[in-house]
Amino acid sequence: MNNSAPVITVRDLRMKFGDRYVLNGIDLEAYPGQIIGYIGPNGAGKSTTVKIMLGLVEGYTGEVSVLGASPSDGSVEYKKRIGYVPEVADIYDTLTAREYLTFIGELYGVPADEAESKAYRLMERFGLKEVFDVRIATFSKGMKQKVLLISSLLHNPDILFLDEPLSGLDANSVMVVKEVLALLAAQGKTIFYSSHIMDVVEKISHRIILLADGRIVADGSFEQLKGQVSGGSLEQIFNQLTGFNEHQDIAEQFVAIVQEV
Ligand SMILES: Nc1ncnc2c1ncn2[C@@H]1O[C@H](COP(=O)(O)OP(=O)(O)OP(=O)(O)O)[C@@H](O)[C@H]1O
Repeated sequence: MNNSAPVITVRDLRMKFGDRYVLNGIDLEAYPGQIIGYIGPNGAGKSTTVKIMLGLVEGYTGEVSVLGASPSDGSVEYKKRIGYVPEVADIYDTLTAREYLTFIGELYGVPADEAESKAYRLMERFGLKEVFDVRIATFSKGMKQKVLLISSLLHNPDILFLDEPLSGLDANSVMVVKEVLALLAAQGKTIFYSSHIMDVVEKISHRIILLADGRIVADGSFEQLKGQVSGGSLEQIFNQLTGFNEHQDIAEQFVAIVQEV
């Protein structure tokens, strides 16, 4: 399937919170240059898997290897080669963009002056150079999202984990970011792209992994997934593979309740 060695290997990954298993045996390998659309219903276990690979969630069983390191060993070096954009970020918004990005760059081992210069130039490309010295607290949602994207890339990581990375971005910025991801993948970076926006996932992913109830229920290119079911779009494939065909009923019940007063 791919000539290079995998950058991520996951074997029989299981995780339980309390008595409940949220991951029921995940197996996957990810290779350089792949954009992997990592999708699934709310609560399927996407964030949990990613957080395990990032070393942020412990207590799993099975084998996880990221860039040759095992998160459960307490390895930290491999983390310098990873970028992460969480869905909800605790961004230090009392800081200015300059302060925040320089700080994050340094955390990843980039010298302060390099991080600052790079951050400024990246902010400039996103149309944000005028607010480099403005506190992030005053930024719009899309502006904050751009800062997060920049912060995940300052150290030129080999693997990127992105959770709804286009959230809040305007149509022009979306085009830029999609192109940036394609170029990074073409350079051999591996991108794990979690999103609920199916048409974007369908277009940008080389490979799509669909998780449901803590299990992988599909793994392949969009064309391969289309061959498995009778759906034309990724949204339809998602609905079929997760056994969901009640949207009309649910919507009608929902509106009926709204109309009760
Ligand atoms: N720290 C935790 N303690 C207890 N349960 C948790 C914890 N983190 C996640 N869970 C549970 O694990 C399940 C999977 O959650 P996870 O956040 O991985 O889902 P997800 O696929 O990322 O969902 P979404 O699409 O809504 O972001 C959910 O049922 C969630 O309630």
